[in-house]
Amino acid sequence: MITVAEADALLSEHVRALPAIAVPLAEAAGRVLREAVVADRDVPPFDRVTMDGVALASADLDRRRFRVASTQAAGEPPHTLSEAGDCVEIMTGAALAEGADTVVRYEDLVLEDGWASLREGVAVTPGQNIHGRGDDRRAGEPVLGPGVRIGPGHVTALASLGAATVRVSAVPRVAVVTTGDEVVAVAETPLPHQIRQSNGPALRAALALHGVPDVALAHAPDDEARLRTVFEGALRTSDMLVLTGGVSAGRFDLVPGVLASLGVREVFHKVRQKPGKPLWFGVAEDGTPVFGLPGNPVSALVGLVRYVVPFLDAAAGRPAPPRPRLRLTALPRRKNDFTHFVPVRRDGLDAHPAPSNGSGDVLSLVASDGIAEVAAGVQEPGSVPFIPWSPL
Ligand SMILES: Nc1nc2c(c(=O)[nH]1)N[C@H]1C(S)=C(S)[C@@H](COP(=O)(O)OP(=O)(O)OC[C@H]3O[C@@H](n4cnc5c(N)ncnc54)[C@H](O)[C@@H]3O)O[C@H]1N2
Ligand code: MOO
Repeated sequence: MITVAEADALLSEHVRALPAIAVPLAEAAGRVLREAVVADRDVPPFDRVTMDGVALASADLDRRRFRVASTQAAGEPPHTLSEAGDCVEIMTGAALAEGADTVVRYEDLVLEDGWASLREGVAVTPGQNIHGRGDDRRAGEPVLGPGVRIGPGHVTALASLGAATVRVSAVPRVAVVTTGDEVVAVAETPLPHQIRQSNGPALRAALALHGVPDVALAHAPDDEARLRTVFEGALRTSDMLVLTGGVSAGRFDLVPGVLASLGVREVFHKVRQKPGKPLWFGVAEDGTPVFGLPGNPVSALVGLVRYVVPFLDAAAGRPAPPRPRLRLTALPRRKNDFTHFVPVRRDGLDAHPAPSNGSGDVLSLVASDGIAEVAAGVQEPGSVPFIPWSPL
């Protein structure tokens, strides 16, 4: 049985970069950027007025009363101060009037009969209330690099720089196939000895939150022929397969054998970890990766966030995000030579183990925000990496 670190290393050998494609900016959120983006012009592109008020020349500040020569809205070409002692009434977002070098906001003025007077005690400094041209970036300077997962803040920058289309990683076609005779669809009424499907919906939800919105879901009973048909179809139409169940020692744990019969080569089976020891990984003849996650719902979700998500990130060209370290407040009972993934409730910098009756306790997950990774041999509670169920 291999260690968690060995599993990580084997997985990284089988990552294939996803193609980069161009998408409209409106479809870019949540995707991984694959290009460097530079400022197409100075940002801001002009000396931008930041307060509604009047623009004037600080050289004229020996006086406190200015003639309002014109009114300039945002979006107009800059007006010009032609006479000493003039000011331009000007709005936030306007390009500073020519000849002006400072802006006094309305609150510091009395505006009357075409004149603006500074209120008693108001001091004006040159350059105030102006966001200078190029203060944020000069034309040609870098703004974003490849590997960023695009969020609303990145869209603000991309839109400002005129990136109507952006190069991003293609989203892989992922098929999730759950297995098991005892499992019925969520909307069905289970017989007393049956359970409802939860791995399919849970893995689809986790993948959607991690940048793969349209996962194909299928289910197959523990029957070689049926498993084979469903796996074969999924392999034909997907870039990655995530299977659950049927990978441990039971008489009806048929998944590894069926995959082998389809030419999917086993890379590893079983990792020194709890939960999720029976984790299986292999690659099809065309290189398609196949994860066989254990069927227990906690093990399946742990396997997804701990192994499948980083694998997808690497394929998309996104560096592994740093894992925050939290203080695990108690250490559950464990096998010492195994890595333990402990579902925890995050509370500031603390992680409290969620009460659980094991990896089949489907309802325990509601009391956790993610998992703490406790390395083999750890003796005391303390600082451990935290992996959230949903991206932070
Ligand atoms: N003799 C041994 N038995 C088991 C071992 C072992 O090493 N030796 N490993 C145990 C561990 S650890 C786990 S985890 C499970 C994993 O088994 P499988 O991957 O073969 O999964 P199944 O047996 O098919 O199912 C396990 C459990 O999960 C439920 N399940 C399965 N699919 C779903 C689904 N889609 N939605 C909800 N729940 C699901 C299933 O009903 C079982 O209760 O094996 C141990 N046994
Ligand atoms: O993965 Mo198994 O959950 O250790 O029971």
